[in-house]
Amino acid sequence: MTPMSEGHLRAPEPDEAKAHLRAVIRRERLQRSERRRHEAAAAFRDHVLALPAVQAASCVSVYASRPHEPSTGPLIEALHVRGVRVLIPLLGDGLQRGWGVYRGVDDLVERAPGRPPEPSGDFLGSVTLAEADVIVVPALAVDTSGTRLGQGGGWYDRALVDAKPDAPVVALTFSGEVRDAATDPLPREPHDLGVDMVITPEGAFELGA
Ligand SMILES: Nc1nc2c(c(=O)[nH]1)N(C=O)[C@@H](CNc1ccc(C(=O)N[C@@H](CCC(=O)O)C(=O)O)cc1)CN2
Ligand SMILES: Nc1ncnc2c1ncn2[C@@H]1O[C@H](COP(=O)(O)OP(=O)(O)OP(=O)(O)O)[C@@H](O)[C@H]1O
Repeated sequence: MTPMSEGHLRAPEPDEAKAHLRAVIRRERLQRSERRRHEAAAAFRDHVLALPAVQAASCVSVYASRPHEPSTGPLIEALHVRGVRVLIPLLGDGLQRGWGVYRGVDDLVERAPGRPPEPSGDFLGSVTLAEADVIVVPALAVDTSGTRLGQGGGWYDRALVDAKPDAPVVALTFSGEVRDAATDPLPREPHDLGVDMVITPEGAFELGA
């Protein structure tokens, strides 16, 4: 056997490394109790609402969380009560990217098992994201350089192309999911778009250079 042969010792490709990390983090997320997820949801709400960019915003895009993701229900409702227009991802045929306007908690419905909840109103096209002053995205992990690990569909990497250039992109993660880019960088591929900030239950942290 030579070291250069069939390479079972080679470094994993970024997509393989991502798949492994996703499996580990999803498993960890399943351990978190309902009570802790509930407490985290209130903290996410409070930290996001305190951001100056959010205080000045008239339109904010927020994902509608699935059960083990950082919970956005209280945040979405609080923005709505403030009179902020909230844009929520809508998946069209073939996971086509679009947006719906939040109209109240009863209007957010899971259309199929495992799918994120969606509002019932009109399907607004992908360019609608340009109306958002702040964009809150899901992440399984981020690193301090702003690299984001998502669910692996590439949905947000494609959607964010339509964002207003100066709209901050804010990821929500649990506390142990922020990594030091100097010692523990996330795998990054050329299409990966960075995020500007991460909110954990502990607070808000600026990312990037
Ligand atoms: N809450 C939330 N919304 C989001 C994202 C996300 O990560 N979280 N996305 C981030 O990119 C985009 C789309 N994400 C999707 C997530 C799952 C499926 C999906 O097809 N799920 C499977 C069930 C999987 C399961 O059981 O866990 C299915 O419907 O068959 C599609 C899109 C936009 N909206
Ligand atoms: N802008 C893009 N154009 C073409 N393909 C892309 C683009 N962004 C991502 N993809 C493809 O989508 C797949 C998943 O990408 P990636 O692993 O970066 O997803 P993710 O950012 O973790 O997921 P998500 O944004 O859905 O949470 C990859 O196969 C990638 O090649």
